[in-house]
Amino acid sequence: MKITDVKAYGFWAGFRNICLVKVETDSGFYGWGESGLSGREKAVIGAVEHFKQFLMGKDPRQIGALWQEMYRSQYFEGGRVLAAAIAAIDIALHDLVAKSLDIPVYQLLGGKQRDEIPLFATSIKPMGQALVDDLVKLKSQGWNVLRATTGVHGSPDSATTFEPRESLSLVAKWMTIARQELGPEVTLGIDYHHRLSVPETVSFINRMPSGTLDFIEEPIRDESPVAYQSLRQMIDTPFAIGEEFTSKWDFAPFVQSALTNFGRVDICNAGGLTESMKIAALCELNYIDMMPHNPLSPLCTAASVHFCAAINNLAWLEHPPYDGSMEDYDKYFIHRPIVQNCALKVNSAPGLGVDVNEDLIRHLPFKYWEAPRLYKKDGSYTNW
Ligand SMILES: O=C(O)[C@@H](O)[C@@H](O)[C@H](O)[C@H](O)CO
Repeated sequence: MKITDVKAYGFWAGFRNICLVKVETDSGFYGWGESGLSGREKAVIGAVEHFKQFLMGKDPRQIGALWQEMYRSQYFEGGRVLAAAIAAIDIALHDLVAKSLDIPVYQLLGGKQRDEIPLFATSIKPMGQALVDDLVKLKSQGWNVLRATTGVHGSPDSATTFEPRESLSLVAKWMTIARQELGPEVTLGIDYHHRLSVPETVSFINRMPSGTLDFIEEPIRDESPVAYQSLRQMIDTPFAIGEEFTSKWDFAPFVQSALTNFGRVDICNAGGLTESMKIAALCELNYIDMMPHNPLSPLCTAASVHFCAAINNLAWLEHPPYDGSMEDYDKYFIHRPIVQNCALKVNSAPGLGVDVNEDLIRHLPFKYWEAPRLYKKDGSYTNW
């Protein structure tokens, strides 16, 4: 079997561009993968074009060897753009090889360890009673792992003011009320989307009774394990870190010193299934459970389900953002995973179990999109 084409598509679908890669072969088998570098899809599409030059004619079954060649061939190894391009190709290779063997992708990863994947749900309501009501409603629907956000989402078209320190007492107040209303059984966390500094995070946690939060996701930016080390010495809330990491090397300092307690790997950014399986193994060393990031299309969700099925150290997968409301997704994706009873069933159809309507998506326009911008009151830039 030989690779005969590697195509990349970027198209606007509701609230972000979706970046998909299709790998075709002379045997007629093909596979689909997705990249997660939202907002910089053109860079990923360019990288896929480079990789195509040497992937043509190669045997797609040599997934591990092709991964090494993609990662190391340009001397300037790795990085966010290349890892995201490799991720999409690697997932597509798994899809096509599994289809050629008439087996589900999880079988290529060592088989499944569970039949369904537990999910966590997110409320994006702003801080206030509406957030608490929404979390209570989710609990009544059966969700027992819940995540809040700061509730300030901003818009890519206009600058939004965000004062990290001013957010602390407000967020702490409403998370405390949420915990009181939800009771002790529910797992409750917050994604602070790396908007705080180390001392701001300490103040935030200290303003809540102990036991309010089961995890805090990315309170600060994640380039510096030293900053996390200093935070760990001052607070004891478990950390969920890793959605921005692109490799096992990014994860390593956070795993080796047990600086993260949940591994938020994004398989569409961190080099695909090949690299993510290694990251999960690395996390297993220190009994860290995976909590994969899953904010993209049904392709990412399907691949994440196979990953979550095959690893032992799983906490929960992120609830897909498109569920229910995105009718267009039924046109673009055939047999997309559907959430049932707060979980996703592991699909045993060959490959990823999801197909793409290529005739339709090839005509969908790409839209330049920028992530929202947040500024402090003094006009200086702060993290979204
Ligand atoms: O946890 C999450 O899903 C978020 O952090 C993401 O939606 C994130 O904001 C986006 O992927 C950035 O493009």
